Amino acid sequence: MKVGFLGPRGTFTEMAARALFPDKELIPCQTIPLSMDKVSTNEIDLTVVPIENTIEGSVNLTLDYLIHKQRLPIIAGVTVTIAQQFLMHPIQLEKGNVPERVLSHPHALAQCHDFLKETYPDSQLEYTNSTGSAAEWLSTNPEVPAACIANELAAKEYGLTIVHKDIQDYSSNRTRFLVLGRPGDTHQVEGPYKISDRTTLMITLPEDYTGALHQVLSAFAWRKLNLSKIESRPTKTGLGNYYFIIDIDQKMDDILIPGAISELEVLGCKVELLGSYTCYSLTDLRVV
Ligand SMILES: O=C(O)C(=O)C[C@]1(C(=O)O)C=C[C@@H](O)C=C1
Repeated sequence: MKVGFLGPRGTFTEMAARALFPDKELIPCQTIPLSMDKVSTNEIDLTVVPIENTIEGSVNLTLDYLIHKQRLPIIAGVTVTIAQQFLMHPIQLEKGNVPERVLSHPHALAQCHDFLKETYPDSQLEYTNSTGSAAEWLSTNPEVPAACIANELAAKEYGLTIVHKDIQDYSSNRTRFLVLGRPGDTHQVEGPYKISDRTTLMITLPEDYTGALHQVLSAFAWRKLNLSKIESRPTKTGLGNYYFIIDIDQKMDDILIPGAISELEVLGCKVELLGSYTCYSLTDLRVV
């Protein structure tokens, strides 16, 4: 079985993929959308994508591509502790150079905003496709006075030195990743520590009428279905038009969730199931 991840080697997505699939072939993909396309064209069987971060919120690229372009079923989730490191090439350190540029994934730069403002206020921030690709770039450009933000795995992989350790602005920094597969395929995913079950629904309201969202939420509330996340994303059809992505804290059952879906459909909502799956964590702390 081949499992895709946002590459190159040394990304947080690779850490998530390794935790869930320690003995499978892991395939680095250049971007998140490309990894999803490769599942649908059968080049790989599953892909692991970031979906939500405690500091930065939803990963909109993943969510929007999943909704609009590549509707792959969610088959598992995994939460990873994110510890960001400030890395430089040993040659730059020997020369005693101060980094003029700091490269990383936009989420990683945002997670270290306070640190960068206080420690390197004059450095230019540059976005890369992933933290791993920033580290890879640094390793192949040792003559450039630059630094990157990435994890310890990337420091080892690309021979870089950790200059500042654990620089994220909040120590509770975590990212939740999803495993996406192909419709109809059944893959058993087992993670290190199980933390919860989830069902993710995408709901389109019939039109913008008073109390519409309240009616949607009450279909879950009176059935005592606990919701762990509500997210709205633009339908991209006009200003003010949004989908709601709702995570219910349990797997699909025979009565309660189907009952809520039927009630919403009677109200004129369109309800689509994005997945019903188990969420894992890399640590035995109950982090969600
Ligand atoms: O760049 C990486 O290492 C990734 O795996 C991507 C990503 C993200 O999309 O948010 C994942 C976890 C961290 O929050 C930072 C970056």
